[in-house]
Amino acid sequence: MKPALLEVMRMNRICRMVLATCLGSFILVIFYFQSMLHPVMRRNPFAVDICCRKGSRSPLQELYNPIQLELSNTAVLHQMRRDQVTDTCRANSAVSRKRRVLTPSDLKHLVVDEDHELIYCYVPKVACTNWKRLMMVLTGRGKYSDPMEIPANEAHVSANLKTLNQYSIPEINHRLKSYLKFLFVREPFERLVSAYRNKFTQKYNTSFHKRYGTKIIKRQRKNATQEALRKGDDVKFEEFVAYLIDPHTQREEPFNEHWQTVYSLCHPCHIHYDLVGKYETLEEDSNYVLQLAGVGSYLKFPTYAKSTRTTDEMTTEFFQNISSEHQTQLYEVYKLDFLMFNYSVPSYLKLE
Ligand SMILES: Nc1ncnc2c1ncn2[C@@H]1O[C@H](COP(=O)(O)OS(=O)(=O)O)[C@@H](OP(=O)(O)O)[C@H]1O
Repeated sequence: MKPALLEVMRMNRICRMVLATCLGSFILVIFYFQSMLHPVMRRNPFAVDICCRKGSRSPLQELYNPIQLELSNTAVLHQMRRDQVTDTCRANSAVSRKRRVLTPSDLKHLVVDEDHELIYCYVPKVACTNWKRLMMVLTGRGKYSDPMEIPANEAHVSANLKTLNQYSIPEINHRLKSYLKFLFVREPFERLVSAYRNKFTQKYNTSFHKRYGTKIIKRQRKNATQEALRKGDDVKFEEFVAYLIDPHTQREEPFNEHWQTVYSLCHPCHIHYDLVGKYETLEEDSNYVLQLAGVGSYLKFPTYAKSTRTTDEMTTEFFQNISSEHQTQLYEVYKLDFLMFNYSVPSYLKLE
């Protein structure tokens, strides 16, 4: 071949390579600008799926008319849990329905997810931090994909989630009728010990020490030191129990949400919960809710490896030093939660 022809072919190849490089860069630039216009989609590859329910079936339909056999077996278990709540409400109507009607301010614990038609009543000390994180993912329209990327304190900022009390009365009624309403419960005394350990035995929880610890020590401890009265940071479990059963306490103000009864926080005798999740089967029940909401294949409840969790054995130990008179009175305070959510009287209790 002539050298001139070879030179032409070489130039031709270089031109094609330059053209291909330019075209490739151009396409990249287009993708870059597109992703700038839709930053949310770029951050979260699941954005479209997590954003909005795509199937025609709502979570309520999935729960009450399951198509998959595996879901129908679980549905039977949840029907039994709902029946237990209904029967307890009926049998204890004098106490459980002390309030005839609810006002919007009673709905502050009900977190709403409009996109997936869910309402979650959060109960502190029942992994509500993780559930609030999930609700932020579900309602975030792609802002988050991994619940654990949300710091715990952010999950508790009330402005980050919408609650049912923020809607008008017709909007509240519509949502109560057509959304899947759920809550998570825990054995009441284990929940109480979890609250005590977290709020009164951790040095960093100074706001609780000041707000409640000082009051508890003042009322329950004879010969308290000036330092204990000032700091309120060494409340004993016996003193905490004495404070809870003291009739003055609830006359003065409602219990703090961390030890308030579930029936006072979520009003299960007024609001018909479709699903009662249990702490004892937390991950299984949570993932079932996510499955009903149509996001179960890519969103899971965060798993947990904390070894210091409050256990039944630990709870038994805490109750060793409580007199049977106080145990009996404390059981009366939490009795409806025990009955409603089918927790038996703990074997370590010495009731009078
Ligand atoms: N995935 C998972 N599995 C098992 N246990 C879990 C999980 N996530 C949270 N937890 C336990 O839930 C307790 C904290 O609950 P909350 O987040 O509701 O607490 S708070 O109200 O925000 O203070 C706290 O219980 P205790 O450790 O017994 O206090 C956590 O250990």
